[in-house]
Amino acid sequence: MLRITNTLTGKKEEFIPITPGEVRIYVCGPTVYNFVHLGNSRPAITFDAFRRYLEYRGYRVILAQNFTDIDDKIIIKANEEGVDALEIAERYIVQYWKDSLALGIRPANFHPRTTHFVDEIIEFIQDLIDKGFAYVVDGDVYFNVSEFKNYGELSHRKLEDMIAGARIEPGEKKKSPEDFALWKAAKEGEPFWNSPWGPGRPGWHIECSVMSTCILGETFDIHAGGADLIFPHHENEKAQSEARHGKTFARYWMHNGMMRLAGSKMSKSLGNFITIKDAVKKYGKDAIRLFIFSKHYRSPIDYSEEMLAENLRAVKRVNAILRDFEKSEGDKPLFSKKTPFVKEQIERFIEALDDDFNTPKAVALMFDLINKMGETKNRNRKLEIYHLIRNEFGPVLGILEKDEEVSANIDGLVKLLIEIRAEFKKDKNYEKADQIRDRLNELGIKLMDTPEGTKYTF
Ligand SMILES: Nc1ncnc2c1ncn2[C@@H]1O[C@H](COP(=O)(O)OP(=O)(O)OP(=O)(O)O)[C@@H](O)[C@H]1O
Ligand SMILES: [Zn+2]
Repeated sequence: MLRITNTLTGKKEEFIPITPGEVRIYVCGPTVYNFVHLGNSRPAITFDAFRRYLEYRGYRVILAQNFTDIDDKIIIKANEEGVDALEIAERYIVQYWKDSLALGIRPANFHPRTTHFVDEIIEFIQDLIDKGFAYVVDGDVYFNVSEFKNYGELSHRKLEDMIAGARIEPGEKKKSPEDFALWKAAKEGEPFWNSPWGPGRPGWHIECSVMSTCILGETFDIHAGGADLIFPHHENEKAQSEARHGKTFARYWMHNGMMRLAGSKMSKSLGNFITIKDAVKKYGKDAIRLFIFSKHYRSPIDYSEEMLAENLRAVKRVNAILRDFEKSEGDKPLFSKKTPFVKEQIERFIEALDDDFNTPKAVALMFDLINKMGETKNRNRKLEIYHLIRNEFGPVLGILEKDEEVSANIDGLVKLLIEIRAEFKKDKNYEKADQIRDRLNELGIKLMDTPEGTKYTF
């Protein structure tokens, strides 16, 4: 029985989908005004693996993740560079795809963009106005929080406390400090769309309510994202959607804890971030994924170069064991899921992940098995473990998968470059020989000249 912690109730609950066998999930995606960072990769990797796990458990998963492609931060960046806001968004969406591919994140079924849903957003806001939940002031539209009785239910806050803590920013024309913008009238030089309230653009929260309900329905199974989004973003999404449709918006809310760097949330706006590009170059996707899975998704995780380096060493060690086995035994199809040993391991894996997606426990099981594989002399047991890691558990977490063809090609190419380098050295062209060594080194492939010839590691 799959159980997940639902932020709405604060409890670990049995997961029961609306439609048997099918799970509809919405994950808040990035605001595209800069490179995505390792902190952003936490929800991406976590919910990618969670989706794979649901599929492993037999569900058909429908996953939507948005791109916020219009926002104050995008407009500021565009003005700094003197380019169109959409050009900024486009640039970082392309970068997002490169990074996700490098991290082994499967594309969602839907990747909606805010600017493609402006008509639907206007329609949604108009309906909120008609139903008495929103009001217009000089071309801005605000959600009237006091009209929605369950406001604060998700973030477990009281409206009185929120009113005391909130303030009206200069330029905002809302009636009450806790109200929030659904539509912002365009200021001089800002991109805008025409609307019944004049030229303007959507506020921050409305887009997710619109895209999620348009794609997944007025009520769907799981809404996910980082815990930093619980308030105000998710609280507001929930209020808008439930006010409009008069029914539950998302049944389960899952939130990942923050990745911290030097004690603070890793964040684009604070500037304390490591880009995915740099991290992948240094540690590779499996070490990063393992690092993320090493902590329960709800707990905070501290960025640690030592931990990433340790995970990289572990990945290399495990891959070496698996590759050695492939070479010596071949990938023989003698695997049966019905043997008591294999059945027991699968049960343990499911037990760990069924328990609020406990990846540290699942990963520990995988490493236990690898150690057993090294210790045992039993060929059949080795084969069973080999298959459990490579073909059963690895693909669920998106790690340690077999990429034989690619690595065989890389082996061949590195050997070819070593031969060419040896010829340069023979001709005393040390400059070119060093160039080959240095370029390979930059790619993470280290050459070592030994009395037995040149060896390499990567
Ligand atoms: N440090 C972090 N750890 C874990 N998840 C994060 C972290 N920072 C952002 N996220 C998550 O990444 C996703 C994309 O968020 P977003 O684009 O707003 O990034 P951000 O870096 O927080 O931006 P900003 O710096 O402007 O707040 C969201 O689900 C968000 O909760
Ligand atoms: Zn959102």
